Amino acid sequence: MHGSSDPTHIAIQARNVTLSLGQTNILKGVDLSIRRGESLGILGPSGSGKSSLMAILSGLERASAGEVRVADIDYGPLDEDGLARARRGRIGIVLQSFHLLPTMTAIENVAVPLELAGARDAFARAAAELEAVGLGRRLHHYPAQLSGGEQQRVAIARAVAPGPEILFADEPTGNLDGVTSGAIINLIFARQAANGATLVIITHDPALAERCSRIVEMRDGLIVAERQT
Ligand SMILES: Nc1ncnc2c1ncn2[C@@H]1O[C@H](COP(=O)(O)OP(=O)(O)OP(=O)(O)O)[C@@H](O)[C@H]1O
Repeated sequence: MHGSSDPTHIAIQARNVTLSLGQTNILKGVDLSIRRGESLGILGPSGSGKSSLMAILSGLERASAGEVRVADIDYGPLDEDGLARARRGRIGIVLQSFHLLPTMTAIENVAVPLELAGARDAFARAAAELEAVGLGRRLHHYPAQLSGGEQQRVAIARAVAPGPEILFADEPTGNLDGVTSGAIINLIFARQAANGATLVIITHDPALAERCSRIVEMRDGLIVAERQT
């Protein structure tokens, strides 16, 4: 086999993925194959299922049915602990609501997952990551003492710090002004290039979507269109 059909070139493979909560069918049979090193933008109206798909592909939530393989791991047989182990150090996730730990400072939020992934110099690396997102002067602030955009940048630093194989980001520039957003986009893509990482980004930001190598569009629980940029 060769090219994109070679399984060793595939970072993420979803086949006929469905998600139903009660009577509601949120995802209705999504097929998606993402190559290693690819950057994929996911577009679509509010409620079309973008965040739900990302939750399943990133291992935060289990599909109701269908097949999900990510970074050579079949999510099918894994329970929640198994999914958490599969994610650790290999998959970075930036969620819309940041999910920073409120009792930890910015630097602790970035350093603790690095320590869990086995890094020895976790605090020095965390400081460098926060510096890179422009938060060198906010290392010891708690999330509640930071603006929404600053919290978002901490979440981005935390996700990219372990050098994940795959980075998932839900509206990573949603709370940032144009200048900061441009800098963060550059940082994310520079990291991708340096690590050969795969990026999956939900965005309404045209500048960010155009930076991705491929864009898929969701509507009503399905992927309805795709194009190379
Ligand atoms: N826990 C839940 N219980 C019930 N319905 C849910 C749940 N989570 C999501 N949904 C529904 O699933 C649909 C898809 O939601 P999802 O958040 O995936 O959409 P989205 O495309 O990411 O939207 P947005 O752009 O507004 O973030 C929505 O109609 C939402 O109300």
